[in-house]
Amino acid sequence: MGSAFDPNVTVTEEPAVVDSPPLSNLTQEELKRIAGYKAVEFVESGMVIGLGTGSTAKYAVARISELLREGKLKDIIGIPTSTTTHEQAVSLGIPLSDLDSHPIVDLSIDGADEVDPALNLVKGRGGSLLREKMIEGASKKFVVIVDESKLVKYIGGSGLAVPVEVVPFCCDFTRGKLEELFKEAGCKAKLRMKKSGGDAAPAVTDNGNYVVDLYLERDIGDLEAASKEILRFPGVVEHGMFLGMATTLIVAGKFGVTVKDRFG
Ligand SMILES: O=C(CO)[C@H](O)[C@H](O)COP(=O)(O)O
Repeated sequence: MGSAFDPNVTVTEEPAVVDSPPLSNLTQEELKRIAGYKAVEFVESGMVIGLGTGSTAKYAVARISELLREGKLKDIIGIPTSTTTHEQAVSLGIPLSDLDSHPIVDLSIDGADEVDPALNLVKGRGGSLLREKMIEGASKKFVVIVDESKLVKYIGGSGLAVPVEVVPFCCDFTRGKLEELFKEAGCKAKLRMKKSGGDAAPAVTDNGNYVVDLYLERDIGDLEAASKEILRFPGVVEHGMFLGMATTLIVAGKFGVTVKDRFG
């Protein structure tokens, strides 16, 4: 594949019907790139854009910079959702700002760890959930980009965790409260540790906090109620369930690319 969005990929608008040509010969990485590039078709000159974090969002950020260089997009202002994305955007020459200067974001593009049939998301496997939620929550439009492995029947259904950002102070107390809250769903709550480095130490977010990962054996049911319960603990900063926030979902899978609009 070339660097441009593949014109042979079938794109369907709502209802999101999947059809040929099959993309079964493509790797997961290529599917992520296809989803990322497709999302950038929603970007227009003059927009303030929330720049997501992760291995899928990085393709959208790269595509925006490519179009800026080619003069096909002009006067874009990016608002990065993490220090990692900030570094990528700076290296690619994308003009940047923040929510203090630009409190209204035209469009955000970001990946997700899980997407349920109602377009509720789990985010934060990369640890950037707080800034992502602030920026994507301030966005008029929020386009979520995933490969088909992220689609789940219910939140927590992939076996991956629902992350919760917590303050470091007595984090094991908060971890225990969260595990107790979801005990009927067979919850195991684990403090996220750094993936590499010498001594075991908690992973630290861009905001200096820790992450507790909630592993659920069963559906927790009412997500809005669960959200309120989690946020009631004083040690909790934010959780990674993004409920009712996504306006558009782009899925790249072996059957093609689908675009599903929540309000379509
Ligand atoms: O929420 C995120 C980071 O906090 C990411 O968007 C999410 O983890 C998906 O990442 P990837 O596209 O690498 O699978």
